[in-house]
Amino acid sequence: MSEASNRPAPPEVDRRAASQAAVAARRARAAVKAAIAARELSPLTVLDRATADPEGVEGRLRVTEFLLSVPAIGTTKMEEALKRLSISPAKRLGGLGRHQRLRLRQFLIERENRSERQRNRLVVLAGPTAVGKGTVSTYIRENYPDVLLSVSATTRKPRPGEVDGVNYYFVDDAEFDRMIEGGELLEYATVHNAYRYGTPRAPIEKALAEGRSVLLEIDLQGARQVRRSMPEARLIFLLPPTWEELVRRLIGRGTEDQAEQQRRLETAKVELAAQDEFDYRVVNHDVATAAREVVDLMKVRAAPSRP
Ligand SMILES: Nc1ncnc2c1ncn2[C@@H]1O[C@H](COP(=O)(O)OP(=O)(O)OP(=O)(O)O)[C@@H](O)[C@H]1O
Ligand SMILES: Nc1nc2c(ncn2[C@@H]2O[C@H](COP(=O)(O)O)[C@@H](O)[C@H]2O)c(=O)[nH]1
Repeated sequence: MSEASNRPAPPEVDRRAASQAAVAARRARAAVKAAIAARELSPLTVLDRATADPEGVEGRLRVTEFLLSVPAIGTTKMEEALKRLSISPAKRLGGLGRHQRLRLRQFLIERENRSERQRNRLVVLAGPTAVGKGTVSTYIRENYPDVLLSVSATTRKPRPGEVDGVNYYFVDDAEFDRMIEGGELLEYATVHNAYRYGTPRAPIEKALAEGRSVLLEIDLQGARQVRRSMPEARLIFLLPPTWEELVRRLIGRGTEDQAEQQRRLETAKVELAAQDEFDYRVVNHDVATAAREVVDLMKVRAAPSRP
């Protein structure tokens, strides 16, 4: 018989206290992992805490669960990383050797630098007709100067008040064809079965190279094309508070005749059904709030408030 089984069972209160402590420790570790996943806590801070206190909450985290809580690290990446860093999956953060810890640290720093460079630079704002994409985008252009609002080319005619080069580049079909053939468009589509719209590539590439954030206000087909060609882009779907409000906004805008309104509402149903393809959804109850939510997702600074 083993020595352990000879020992008298611990009193009931001790067992209960031990099990309560285990539950509390598990909860504390889960909270740390959730904070890393929500980007509220840097993985580097967690690693530093584990080093300072190997028996503390962070030190007791298994290296596998730690890595899996880092955004964009899944099982495959985690396993590859551990192999590359020569760290056993059985290890806890507090039990890493000095060299293992330094290698893990370097790995996390490189990841952070990489995601910093790529962070939320290209953002697509899509949504059904008349939800307020144009209104919200204009608000962002006027209040958040760090964001470049892409100006699309279109074959539709200008509405009263629209300015060439500001709202759109208004071009004819031949010019639009030329832009496609010249590879000048990042994406393009025929929208509402009517006119063609496309995003000029050059200004976007220039802005991204300069480290500026870029906002594209385009339709669902265009959003899908951007997702394919630039998977790092963040896709936001703007929603109306209700379907009735969407219809009210479309009719209230008064820029389309009844047939065109009908056509746009048909497209709207298709677009609403695709909202789950997007990374985020923002409800446009109020323009300033919706704009702030969009820029929060881009992480850019606001313009200094005007006197
Ligand atoms: N939060 C809001 N509350 C009330 N009205 C709004 C709001 N946002 C936009 N609107 C109004 O709704 C109408 C449609 O807005 P807008 O033209 O910006 O829509 P859109 O999504 O760009 O449409 P489309 O895709 O057809 O170009 C406009 O009259 C605008 O003033
Ligand atoms: N795929 C693209 N869609 C675009 C682009 N620019 C605008 N749009 C979308 O077209 C509709 C209609 O716009 P409107 O100004 O005629 O009301 C709207 O949904 C826009 O988002 C583009 O470059 N590519």
